[in-house]
Amino acid sequence: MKVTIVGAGNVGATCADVISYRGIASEVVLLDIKEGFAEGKAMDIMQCATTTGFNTRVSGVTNDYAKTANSDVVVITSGIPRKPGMTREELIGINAGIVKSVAENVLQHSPNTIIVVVSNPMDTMTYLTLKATGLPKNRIIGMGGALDSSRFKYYLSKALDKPSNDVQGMVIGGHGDTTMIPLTRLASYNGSPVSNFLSQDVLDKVAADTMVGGATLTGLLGTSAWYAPGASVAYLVDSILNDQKKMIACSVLLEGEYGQEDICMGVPCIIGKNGLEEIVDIKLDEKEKALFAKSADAVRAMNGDLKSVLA
Ligand SMILES: NC(=O)c1ccc[n+]([C@@H]2O[C@H](COP(=O)([O-])OP(=O)(O)OC[C@H]3O[C@@H](n4cnc5c(N)ncnc54)[C@H](O)[C@@H]3O)[C@@H](O)[C@H]2O)c1
Ligand SMILES: O=C(O)C[C@H](O)C(=O)O
Repeated sequence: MKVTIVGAGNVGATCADVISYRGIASEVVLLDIKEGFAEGKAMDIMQCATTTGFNTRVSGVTNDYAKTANSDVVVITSGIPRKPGMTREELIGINAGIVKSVAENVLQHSPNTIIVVVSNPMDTMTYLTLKATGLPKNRIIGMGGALDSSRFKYYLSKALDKPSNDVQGMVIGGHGDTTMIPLTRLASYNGSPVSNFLSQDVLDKVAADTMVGGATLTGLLGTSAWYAPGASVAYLVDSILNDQKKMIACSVLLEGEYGQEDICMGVPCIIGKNGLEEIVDIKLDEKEKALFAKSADAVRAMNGDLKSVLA
C-alpha cells in the first residue's frame, strides 16, 4: 500500500516516521516544495530501518507529483503552522491556496486516492478540499478529532492518575480552541464513567485543558505540536489501509447528521478501506447538541472566508 504525505515538515515527517516504524504501509512518499527537504527527511527516516527493523520504503521528492502516482492515501500537511498567541483560524489566508493546489495536483496522479486533510484551520481545509475536488464524501477525511481525543485521554489519565490506555473518551465538534467538544459525560475509566472518580470541577478543567491543548503546546514549543499530530494521522491511515473499521472522531461532510448540512466537522466515524464508511449517532444530550450547534456556527462562519478561493 502506498501513502503520499505532502508537506515534509514537523507533522508530515513524524507521520512518515510512525507509518514506517509501525509497518502500516509498504511505501511512503514525502513531497515538499522546499528543495531537497523531503529527500533529506526520507533519507534520515530510512537510516532507521536496520536499527528499528522496518521494511517500508520511504522516499522524498521536491514538488514532483509524478512520484506520488497511484497512492492509496494522500495526507495533506502542507502549509504554515501557528505561532504562540495565534489561532488556527488565522492561517486560512495562506493555507487555503496551498491546500487547494495540492489537492488538485495529487488527484492528477492518484485519481482514486483517499485524502486525509491535516493543514489548519482543518475543518475549513477539509470542506475546501471537498468542494474544490468534487470527490465523494467518503474520500475526504479531516484529522483533528483523533488528536483532540488523545489529548483528552491524556488529561483524564493525569486527573485520574491512571494509565492513558485505561481511559476512553472522544472529542467531537470543530478542531478549534473554542469549538472542540470533549464528551466528558461519555468518558470512562475501563468502562466506569469518569464522573464516578472525578468531581465536576476537575472534569471541567480537563475539558478546558483539552480544548487549548494545541495552544498550550504552541506556547511551549514556539510552533505547533508534531509528535501526537503525526501519530494521530498514522492511526487514521492505519484504519484505512488495513480496513480496521475503528471508530475515530474525524471531520467529514455532514448531510443532516448531528443536525447539520453542508459543513465538515468532527463526528464519530467508522474508518475503513473506503475511507469514511459510517457516521455513528452517539445520541448527544440536549446540552451537547447545543454545543455542537454553536461549534457549527463558528466553523460555518470560517468557511464563508473560502468564497474567493473557491470562485
Ligand atoms: N489537524 C491537526 O490536528 C493538526 C495538527 C498539527 C498541525 N496541523 C497543521 O498542519 C500544518 C503543518 O504543520 P507543521 O508543524 O508540519 O508545519 P511545518 O512548517 O513544519 O511543515 C509544513 C511544510 O509544508 C511545506 N509546504 C508549504 N507549501 C507547500 C506546497 N505548496 N507544497 C508542498 N509542501 C508545502 C513547507 O515547505 C513545510 O516543510 C499546519 O497548518 C498546522 O497548523 C494540524
Ligand atoms: O495547535 C495547532 O495549531 C496545531 C494542531 O491543530 C494541534 O492541535 O496541535
